[in-house]
This record gives sequence, structure tokens and C-alpha cells, in this order.
Amino acid sequence: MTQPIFLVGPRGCGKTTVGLELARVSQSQFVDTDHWLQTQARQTIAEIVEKEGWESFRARESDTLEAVTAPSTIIATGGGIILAERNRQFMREKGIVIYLCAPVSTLVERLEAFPEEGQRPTLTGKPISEEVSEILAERDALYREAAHHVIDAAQSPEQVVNQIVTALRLACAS
Ligand SMILES: Nc1ncnc2c1ncn2[C@@H]1O[C@H](COP(=O)(O)OP(=O)(O)OP(=O)(O)O)[C@@H](O)[C@H]1O
Ligand SMILES: O=C(O)C1=C[C@@H](O)[C@@H](O)[C@H](O)C1
Ligand SMILES: [Mg+2]
Repeated sequence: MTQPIFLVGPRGCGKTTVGLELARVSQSQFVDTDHWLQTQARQTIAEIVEKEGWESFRARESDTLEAVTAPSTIIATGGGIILAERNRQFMREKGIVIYLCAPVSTLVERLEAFPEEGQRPTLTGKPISEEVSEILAERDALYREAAHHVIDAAQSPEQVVNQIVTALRLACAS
């Protein structure tokens, strides 16, 4: 399969972790929009947001999505990529979109263990569990709208990868 694969979902659902493993087993390229953008800008997301605001970050993120999209590539996206209709449409048209879906408790547990504040500045100013719950409630429908497949991301990275491989094989066969 040469179409790009886009992994979408909230912070901590495992897009980067699972994407790296999926690229390894499928012998594909891997790119992470958050990492790519921060390398190009030579700034963290927290710095960009502090200096330029969220709107500017979102514009950079949409440009990044288009710049990194290529055949045989697994693309781990930022948690808010689905906010722009342009991005949802672009991903659905150009490749296969996979929503890594996990409950709030799992996301909070992972984010508390690995906060990575430079990449994940607060979105609401609220405590982490409140923020995750509020943001997921706002975005779940958008992740589903963008996705061709919804995968249970509460399992181990290897199990999540296996589910994705199975979903893609089944989709190919049908
Ligand atoms: N399936 C998993 N099982 C257990 N731990 C996981 C799993 N997936 C990710 N993690 C852990 O949770 C943390 C967050 O994962 P990751 O950075 O991959 O999420 P993300 O979806 O890329 O988040 P962001 O949107 O902020 O980039 C990581 O430190 C990782 O070790
Ligand atoms: O959920 C979000 O809106 C974000 C998630 C991260 O991946 C980064 O893209 C950024 O911190 C915004
Ligand atoms: Mg990530």
C-alpha cells in the first residue's frame, strides 16, 4: 500500500509511538508533524504559541501537513490537526486516516507520566484531567468524521499496530 497513512487523535493517544512502530513493521517512512514543524521553526510549540498565538501555530500546522504528505509514509499528526476542515478533507482525499481512540483516563495517565510541556502547552489553562475531558468532548466527532478506521488505542503499541495492519488488510481485500 503506497497511500500515506495519517494517524489522528488527542494528545497521548499514541500517534507518535504507534506511528514509529507501524513504519518499522510496514517498512514505510515516518514523519511527525509536531516534530517536523518544531525542527523547521527551531522553536518549540510552546514558544510559537507564546510569541504568535494558537492561530499562527494552526496555520503552520496545516502547511506542515501538506509539506510532509508523501507516498509510503506514516504521518503522526498533532492532536488539533482535525480542527481545520481543510486538513480533514486533505487527509481523507490523499490517504487513509486512522483515529487512535482512547478513554480520558488512559490519556490523562500517559500525559501525566510524559507531559512534554514544550510540545503540549495548555489548551484551556485547566487541570489536565479537566482539559483532556473537555477537549475530547469537543473533538471526538471531528476525529470520527476524518477517519476511515477507528482503532482502540488503549492497548499496548504492538497490539494497536496489529489492529491497524488488520484493518488495512481488510480494507484492501474489500
Ligand atoms: N499504546 C500505548 N501504551 C502505553 N503507553 C503508550 C502507548 N502509546 C503511547 N504511550 C505513551 O504515552 C505517551 C504519549 O504518547 P505519544 O507521544 O505517542 O502520543 P501522541 O498521540 O503522539 O501525542 P501528541 O498529540 O501530543 O503528539 C508516550 O510517552 C508513550 O510512551
Ligand atoms: O491537541 C492539540 O491541540 C495539540 C496537540 C499537540 O500534538 C500539538 O500539535 C499542539 O500542542 C496542539
Ligand atoms: Mg505526537
